[in-house]
Order: sequence, then structure tokens, then C-alpha cells
Amino acid sequence: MIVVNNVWKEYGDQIVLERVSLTIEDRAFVALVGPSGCGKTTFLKLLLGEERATQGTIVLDGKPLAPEPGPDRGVVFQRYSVFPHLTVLGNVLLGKEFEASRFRARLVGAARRDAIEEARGLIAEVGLAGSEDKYPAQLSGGMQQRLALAQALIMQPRVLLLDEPFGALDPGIRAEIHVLMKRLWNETNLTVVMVTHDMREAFTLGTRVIAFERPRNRPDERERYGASLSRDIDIWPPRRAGVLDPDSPDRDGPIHEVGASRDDPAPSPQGDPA
Ligand SMILES: Nc1ncnc2c1ncn2[C@@H]1O[C@H](COP(=O)(O)OP(=O)(O)OP(=O)(O)O)[C@@H](O)[C@H]1O
Repeated sequence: MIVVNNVWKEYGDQIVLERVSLTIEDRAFVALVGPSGCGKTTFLKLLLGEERATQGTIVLDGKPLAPEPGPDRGVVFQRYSVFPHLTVLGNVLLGKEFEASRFRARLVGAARRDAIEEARGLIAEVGLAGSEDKYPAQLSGGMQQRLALAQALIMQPRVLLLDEPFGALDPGIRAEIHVLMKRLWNETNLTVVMVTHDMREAFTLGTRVIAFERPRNRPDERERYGASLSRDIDIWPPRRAGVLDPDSPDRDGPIHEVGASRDDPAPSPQGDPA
């Protein structure tokens, strides 16, 4: 679905990425790891359309990637994905408002009512029901990242790009949001590419873990050689969107209520229908 063919990215004299080729299948969850500064965010920006490749091509669904970000690609960063001066509801509605009126960013009448209903549904789905009128500063870090996910998902993107979205969260909150992330990926038609520094997170969420590395990394070589793919690991047994692995049910489960406290008892492994 996404085909990256011999992509290079240079900034001035510095080669950041070189010879990057990979194919990402529909509904994959690719976790991208690698040393700091090796070009992971740059690669995500190329997929987003925020940067152009110096050489090479990126094809999405058989067509060259649009040269600017579009509604087919959503993005969540580690911080600052949401707008501080808008409420939770305002943040989630924003994409719809821009879609309706690019310059005024406003919806009216029935279209507005429908969009509000949809936004409220999504806010509840990410566990933020009741916080619709709060501002981001009134939310915890984990709640802000849930909001950022809802904000990205309202446009029903085909591809969700995540740049260390959970990196600033403490481990307990991160585990909760992993459950949410898995559920969203399982239940929507998303292909996900996520940059992370956390190998455990990569293997918990990914269907595939890809490492970028600079093959030559001496200080004098650092700018002349870019990073390329050094590892490409398929998770075993394969993890597939929407399919709970019957052989190792705990690996992808238990999927319990979003927003439920960490202290809540987990459902029984025998498969309590609730
Ligand atoms: N707009 C830019 N102009 C010039 N150089 C840039 C630009 N963006 C990134 N770089 C350089 O590209 C290299 C890769 O940066 P990038 O942020 O992609 O790395 P990363 O692997 O995501 O790092 P980290 O894991 O620390 O976030 C760095 O040396 C950085 O200085």
C-alpha cells in the first residue's frame, strides 16, 4: 500500500537517509526504531508530505504521494499535537471545520450537529467522555495524547503517523494507552507507522519492527553517509489487525474498557463474553 523506493533525503551537504526502500502492507503497524538523530522523524515527515525526498519515490495506494499533508494521513507527535486555546470538543472538530470551510474553519446547521455527534462519539471512544469542554492544560499528559489520537482519527485517515506519541508518559499510563492504541488499530481501517525509542513498545504494538541505522558512523563520516534500513523484523506469531491470536491470547489482550482504571481486574483469560 505504501511503496518507498530508493529514497534519499539530504539537507544541504548532510545526507540523512539513503537507499531507503520498503513496502508497507495495508493495515500493518510498523514500529520504527533506531539511534537518536538517524532520521526517523525525517522519514515520517516524508510520509506525511511535510518534506520532499531528494531522490526516490513514495507511492501511496498506487499514486505518488501528494506533496503536502492531506486528510488521508493523520499525525500525532510526542507533544503539541493539540491546540491549547481550543476545548477538547473544539480540537476534535477542527479537521471537519477546515474540511467544510478552509478559510473560516466553521461548520453550520445540520452538518455542524452531525460533526459534533461524531466528535463526541470519538471522544468517548478514547476515554474522554465528560471532558468535552475542558482545555488541554486541564488534562493530564495521557489524556492529551488520547485527545491527539481522536483529533487525528476524526478525518478517518488511511495512514496514521505517530512520532513517539507515548514517549513522555509514565509507564502505567503508557500501558493504558497501548490498550487503546491496539483497539483503535484493530477496529479502524488504519495503517500505522510509529517512531519509538522503546523496544518493548515496538514489540507490544507492531506487526513489524524496522530499524534505521547509519552504516558508517565515525564523526567525520556522519554527514556523508545517511541511515538506511538495517533490520526488518516481522513479529512472530504474526499479529493481524482485527484478529486476536488464538494460540497466544494474552499477547494481544485482554482488551478491556478504555479509560478503565489500571487497578480494575482484567477479564478472565478464558474469554469472558463481557
Ligand atoms: N529541517 C532540517 N534542516 C536541516 N537538518 C535537519 C532538518 N531536520 C532534521 N535535520 C537533521 O537530520 C538528522 C536526522 O534528524 P531526525 O529528527 O529525523 O532524527 P531522529 O532519528 O528522529 O532523532 P531522535 O530519535 O533524536 O528524535 C539530524 O542530524 C537533524 O539535525
